[in-house]
Amino acid sequence: MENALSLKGVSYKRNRRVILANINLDVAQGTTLGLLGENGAGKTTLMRSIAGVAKGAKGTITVKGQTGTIERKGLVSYTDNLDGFSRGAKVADIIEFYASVYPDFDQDKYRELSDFLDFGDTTKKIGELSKGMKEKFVISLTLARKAAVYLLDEPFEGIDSMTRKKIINSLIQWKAAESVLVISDHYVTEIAGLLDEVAIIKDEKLIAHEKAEKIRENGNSIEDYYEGLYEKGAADNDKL
Ligand SMILES: Nc1ncnc2c1ncn2[C@@H]1O[C@H](COP(=O)(O)OP(=O)(O)OP(=O)(O)O)[C@@H](O)[C@H]1O
Repeated sequence: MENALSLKGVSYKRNRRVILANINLDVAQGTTLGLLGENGAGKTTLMRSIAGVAKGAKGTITVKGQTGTIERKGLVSYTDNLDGFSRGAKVADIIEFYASVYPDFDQDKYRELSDFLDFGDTTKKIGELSKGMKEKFVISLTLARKAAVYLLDEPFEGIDSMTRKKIINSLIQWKAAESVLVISDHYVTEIAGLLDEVAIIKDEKLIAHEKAEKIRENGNSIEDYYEGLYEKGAADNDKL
C-alpha cells in the first residue's frame, strides 16, 4: 500500500540539545499507529515536526507526496493544545477560526463529534475549560477536518475512564479508511486494541516500528513488547 506518511532523517535540536535524532519512518495509508515512549522521549516534538509547527526540524517529511510545510499543514490535522489562543477566546470563536482557516473543516462532523463526546457548550471560554473538556474539544477539532494524517497527542489524560473507553472504541469510525491516525498515550493497554502498528521512541531515537499483528503472533501483548524494549534498550533495532 502507498505510504501516506514518510520521515527520512528527521532530527530536531533545541538550544543545541538533540531532541530527535535521525528518525526514519514509513506509514502506509489507513494505518493507526501508536507512538509510544516515556515522558520527554520526544513524541510531542515528532508530532509537531510532522505537522510542520516545530520550527527548525531537519530532514524530509512527506505526506501524500508533499514535502513543503504549507502543503503538509493542509494535509495533517493536529491541534497544538490550543496554546495559540487567549484564555478569553470562546469555544464558538475557535470553531469559527478553524472553519475559516481549514477548508476541510466539517462543521457538521464537529457537531457530531462534540455531541458524542458530550462537549456541547460553545459559549465557554478556553480558560474556563477543565483539562478533560479541553481534551474533548481538541479531539473534536482535530477529527472534524478531512485530513490524510491525524495526530492525537495523549488525547485522553484528563478524560474519565468510562468516556475514554467510549472514545477509544469509536475512534476509528471518525477517520476515513485511507487516513493515517497517529496516537500517543501513556495508557498503552487501553489503546492497544486500536493499533495496527507501534513506533517506539527512546533517547531521541526510533528504537522500534512493528506491526501489532506480528507482536501478537509472537505471543506478546503490545504493552509487554513496549516495556521489554524499553528495558532492553535500543540493542535490537526491529524496524519494519
Ligand atoms: N519548549 C521547550 N524548551 C526546551 N526543551 C523542550 C521544550 N519542549 C520540549 N523540550 C524537551 O524536548 C524533549 C522531548 O519533549 P517532548 O515533549 O517531545 O516529549 P514527549 O515524549 O511528548 O513527553 P511527554 O510524554 O512527557 O509529553 C524533552 O527532553 C523536553 O524537555
